[in-house]
Amino acid sequence: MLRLQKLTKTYKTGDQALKAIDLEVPKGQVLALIGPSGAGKSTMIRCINRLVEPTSGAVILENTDLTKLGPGALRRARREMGMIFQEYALVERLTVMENVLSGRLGYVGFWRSFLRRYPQADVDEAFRLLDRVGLLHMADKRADELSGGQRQRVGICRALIQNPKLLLVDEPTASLDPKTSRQIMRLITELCRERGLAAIINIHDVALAQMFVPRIVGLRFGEIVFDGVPAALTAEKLTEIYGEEDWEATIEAVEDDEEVEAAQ
Ligand SMILES: Nc1ncnc2c1ncn2[C@@H]1O[C@H](COP(=O)(O)OP(=O)(O)OP(=O)(O)O)[C@@H](O)[C@H]1O
Repeated sequence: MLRLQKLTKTYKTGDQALKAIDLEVPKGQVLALIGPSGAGKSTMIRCINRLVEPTSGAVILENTDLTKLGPGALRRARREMGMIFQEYALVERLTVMENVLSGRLGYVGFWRSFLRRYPQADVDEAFRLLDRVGLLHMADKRADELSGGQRQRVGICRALIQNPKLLLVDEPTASLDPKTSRQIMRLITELCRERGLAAIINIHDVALAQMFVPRIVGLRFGEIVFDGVPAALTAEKLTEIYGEEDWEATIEAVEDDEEVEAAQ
């Protein structure tokens, strides 16, 4: 359903963040994008929905090349792609319900959403989603009263109420403690399965990726250097992705995590 063809991004500074990336994501597949800082993970996620403009190559979402679309058509195409951010990007002074409903902006138009007149069907769906993520009782709370994990659940609902086919997820657990991180990854992957959604999850925590996601893509210096199942991610492969120095810390994290899980 998504195909990247020779996707390249060179920033004005001359940084070549993506070097002719080819990648195919079938319908309903969830994959994790791993790699060291600066490998190009965020750039890749953002080039897909053109928050960052690709320099060359194609982003084909269900037979449409998104790089060729004008502003109106791009806005419509973006409805198909829900985005979940590291920093949640909630509007602090709005309620949980209003934040979730803001995910319908691409459908209901600016004024209707500004006046907070959403169709009843959208409100019903927002309640259903909040119930699914365990936040029904928080619907009227202001966003700034929530914990990090609760905020991310609202972020997930806001992306899903768009009714997307693809989720683009950028470091969803970076600001969360280990236990909450696992809960959020479990929730995202379960929801994808329930809804037949494809997802690309940029995640720096290899252990979490291995625990929850069936396909892992490793980026290094803007190139794909690994693409396979979690079990194929051997010490050699991790060294290839991360370099000699820092993957050992990653392996330790996996072992620590298993111990924690076992102790619980
Ligand atoms: N707005 C920008 N302008 C110029 N260069 C940028 C910009 N954003 C990213 N880069 C560069 O592009 C490369 C890839 O960055 P990117 O943020 O995509 O990597 P990443 O793998 O997501 O890293 P991290 O895990 O640290 O977020 C880096 O060399 C970075 O310095």
